[in-house]
Amino acid sequence: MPGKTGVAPPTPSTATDSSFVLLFNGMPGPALLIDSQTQLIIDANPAFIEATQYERQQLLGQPAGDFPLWGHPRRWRAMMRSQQRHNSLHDQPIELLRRDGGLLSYQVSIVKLNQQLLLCLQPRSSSNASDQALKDSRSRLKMALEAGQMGIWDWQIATDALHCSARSAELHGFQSDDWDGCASHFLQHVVAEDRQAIRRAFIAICRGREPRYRLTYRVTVNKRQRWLQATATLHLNQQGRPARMIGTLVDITDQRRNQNALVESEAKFAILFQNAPDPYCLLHNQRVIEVNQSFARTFGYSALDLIGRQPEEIGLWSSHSAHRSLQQAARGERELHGFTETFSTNNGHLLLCEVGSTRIRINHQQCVLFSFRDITARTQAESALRASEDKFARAFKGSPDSISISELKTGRQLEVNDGFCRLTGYSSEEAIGRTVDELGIWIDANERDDLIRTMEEKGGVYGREMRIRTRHGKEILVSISAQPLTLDGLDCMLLTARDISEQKRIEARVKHLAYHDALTNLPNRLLLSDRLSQLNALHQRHGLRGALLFFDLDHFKHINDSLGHSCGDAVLQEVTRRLLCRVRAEDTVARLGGDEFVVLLSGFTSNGAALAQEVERAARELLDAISAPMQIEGHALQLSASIGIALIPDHGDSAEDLLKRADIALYRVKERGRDGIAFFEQSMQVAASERLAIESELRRAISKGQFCLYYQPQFDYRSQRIEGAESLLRWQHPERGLIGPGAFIDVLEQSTLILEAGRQILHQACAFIAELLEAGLITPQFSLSVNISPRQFRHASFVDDVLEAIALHDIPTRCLSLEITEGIVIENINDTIDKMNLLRSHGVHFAIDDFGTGYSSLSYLKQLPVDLLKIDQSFVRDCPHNPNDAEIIRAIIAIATSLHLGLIAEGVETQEQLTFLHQQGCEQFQGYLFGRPMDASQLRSLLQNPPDYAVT
Ligand SMILES: Nc1nc2c(ncn2[C@@H]2O[C@@H]3COP(=O)(O)O[C@H]4[C@@H](O)[C@H](n5cnc6c(=O)[nH]c(N)nc65)O[C@@H]4COP(=O)(O)O[C@H]3[C@H]2O)c(=O)[nH]1
Repeated sequence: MPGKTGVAPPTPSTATDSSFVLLFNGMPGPALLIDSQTQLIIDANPAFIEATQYERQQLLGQPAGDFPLWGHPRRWRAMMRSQQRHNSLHDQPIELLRRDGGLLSYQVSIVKLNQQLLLCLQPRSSSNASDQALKDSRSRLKMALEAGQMGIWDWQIATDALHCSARSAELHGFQSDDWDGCASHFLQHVVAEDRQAIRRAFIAICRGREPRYRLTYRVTVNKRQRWLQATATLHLNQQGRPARMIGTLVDITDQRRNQNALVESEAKFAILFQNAPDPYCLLHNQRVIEVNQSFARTFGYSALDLIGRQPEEIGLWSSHSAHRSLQQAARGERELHGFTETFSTNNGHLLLCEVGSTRIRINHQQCVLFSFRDITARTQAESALRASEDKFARAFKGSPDSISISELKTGRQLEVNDGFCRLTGYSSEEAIGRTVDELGIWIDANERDDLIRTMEEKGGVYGREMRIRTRHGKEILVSISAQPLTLDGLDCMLLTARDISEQKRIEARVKHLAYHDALTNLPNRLLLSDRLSQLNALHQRHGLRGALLFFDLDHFKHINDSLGHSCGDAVLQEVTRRLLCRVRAEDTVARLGGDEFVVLLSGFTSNGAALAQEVERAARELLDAISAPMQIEGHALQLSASIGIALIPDHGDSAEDLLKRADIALYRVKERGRDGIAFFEQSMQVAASERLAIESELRRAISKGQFCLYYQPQFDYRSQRIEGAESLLRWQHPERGLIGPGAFIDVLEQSTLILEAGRQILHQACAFIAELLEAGLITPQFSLSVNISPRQFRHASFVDDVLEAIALHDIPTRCLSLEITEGIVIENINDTIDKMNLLRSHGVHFAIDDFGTGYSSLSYLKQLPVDLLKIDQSFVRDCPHNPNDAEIIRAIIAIATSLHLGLIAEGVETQEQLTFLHQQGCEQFQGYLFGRPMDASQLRSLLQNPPDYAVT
């Protein structure tokens, strides 16, 4: 066929092109294919084999000129040279030399096919014989062509007459058998654009540019497009002009499709391979021929490290138990699917991969494609998910709270835990599958909708309080949390509920306790403040007044200490009851702690003196109520109380101010001997401020060590010597000089400062004893007495403090004598005796100071481990002249004698006093007569050079 497409005809590098092979082998005459450069034989067709009687294998690769094939090798060479000049030769006579030496005459035509030459031989014979032979040969050719579904065509260029075989005609969409007509008509079904290409190819072949012609074009027959491939050889006339073209036609539609698909799929494969997210590795002969980028990245190799090497050499799977399977796959003996194994990367990381292998043909080579999928993270995530699901399941099952999962839309319960069953009373069988409406758990169905709305808006609901109804109709207050959940694509709600009835009750109780006193259930200081604020607002609006009464039960501590705490508590409850009975509903009775009560009276319309009178009357009524006899736990008791009063708003409006002022007034009542009332006055504030100022100065004095001890000698008449001394506290004030204890001892005692000061005093006294002993100024019989304050004595660490001071200064314990007052003893006799006994067991002596001024009860004195009584100086002062004092002294001396106690008289200033006391039986004396309180150095000198007292 004339013409040519833009596509270069495929070159049969070997005779493998299917259509060419068919034609070549089916040709009736001998044909030979040789290399145009080397003239080596590429192929010989069966007719050639038959004619020459050589085996095909004997011919292939042999030099066509030198192999004994030609009767006249010289003519062969000339013919080849001519062919090179003209590109093709036609109908040249040639003798073919058979293997057995016989000569066969042929005409040869030589056609150049790119790098090859096709030699077609036709026997030379007589014309009849040759016509018959031609006929036979044509019919054989036709059969061969038809067997190959191939058509032939013959085109007379000059006349445009075209003869086509039936197959050619059919391929071009004509029905008849053989087809005769003009070529342009025959091409009518060719796609227009390809018709142009056929024309251009024809021009090229006629101009000698293309000796052989092969082109592919499309015809549209019955709306179906087919691909046809035409081959042709140009025949020249005597003048060497193009005269005729003979060729074949074959339908290559399927082949083309496959080719396209193959090209397409190979291109696709390459793209896919390189860009695949999973690692791919291509093996041929068990060696890596390609890896993709993902493989290099995942396993940490470059492609160059891998290509040409075996996976074992790289160490990719050499250490595996699954080694055999992977090798078999690499050899292509089996394919892997979903095979899971751990692989080591270049830097030693282990990756869990899912491996697949498949046999694949690429570029006619059998390869094995390995694909890897790193499932390390996925596996970890899966196991984490499993663990978390497991945890969820366990939490769900084991939670003490109620947990349920319900379908969001319908409220149908999908899952409930034991906590749900406990809370609601429904069994899981009863609950699952039923809607919340059917169960009737929600008291208000709208609440569920509201919960869902909030959950959707905020992503969850936490700690919402609501009431639910149990199976038995009981309503419970619960705290609910809700979260959205998707189960198998279904929108659900995970609901946690906790019964908070008990918690609420406790909260209310805690709240109540925060504002109330646990023992009496009265408002505490906090609620009192609150009430006071409300009261103030009310008073201001209505121009009213009020009063804050600060109560302190007198000597309540004695009740607690002597009758026990339960009795003390009962007394406080009784006092509460009595106060509540006496006040109006709008008044407040509060307890601040201990024995301190506050009564808040409100709604007075009077002011000035009239108000004070009204308040005083109310206060006295309350005092009377308290002082009425009471029977507690079998004890008949009668209390008294002290009341400090602050008026509202005259003395302040805040709880803090009013309490402070009422407390100042209360202090005044106590100063006056308790059991009374006092209104706050500004002058009290001044005194209280002074007290505060002294307190802070004393605090400073303690920290700066401004306290020192003076010592007053104690004279023993029998030995006529100083046998002891009393230590007396002094404050070495930086500005005011030396200050005696009378100015500050009460303030120290009332604050806790006495505790620290007391410890310092004990240490100073013990240190002084040690010093005097060391200096040989005293013997272990010498006694130094130290005053102990009640608060100090009561403190839990008192005994330890004393023993610590003794141990620290390493003094004989009997050198230390502790002076306590009758007041200490009476406060809590049992505690006093215990402490005294303990210290006494270590050798510490005790003296009762100011004896005779207090209770002076023989009954308690008998129980006390006391060594010495000190006759108070108030009796000594006038004893020679005042018969009462003289009598008291005689009584004290009698008590001491009968109880075998030591006796010392203090405040002895005159010889007369001394004589009297001695006559009565007193042997020890302390007073100005023997020496005033003196500092340590003075006492040292006194002991060094004792004066001759010459007392008689
Ligand atoms: N008019 C007169 N007075 C004499 C005479 N002989 C001694 N005095 C004074 O009488 C007081 C005796 O001490 P007290 O009865 O224990 O009474 C003491 C004692 O209760 C307390 N006190 C002194 N030192 C301490 C101490 O270290 N601790 C404690 N808790 N209280 C102490 O202070 C009170 C007063 O002590 P001081 O002012 O030192 O007063 C001392 C002393 O200076 C005398 O012949 N005539």
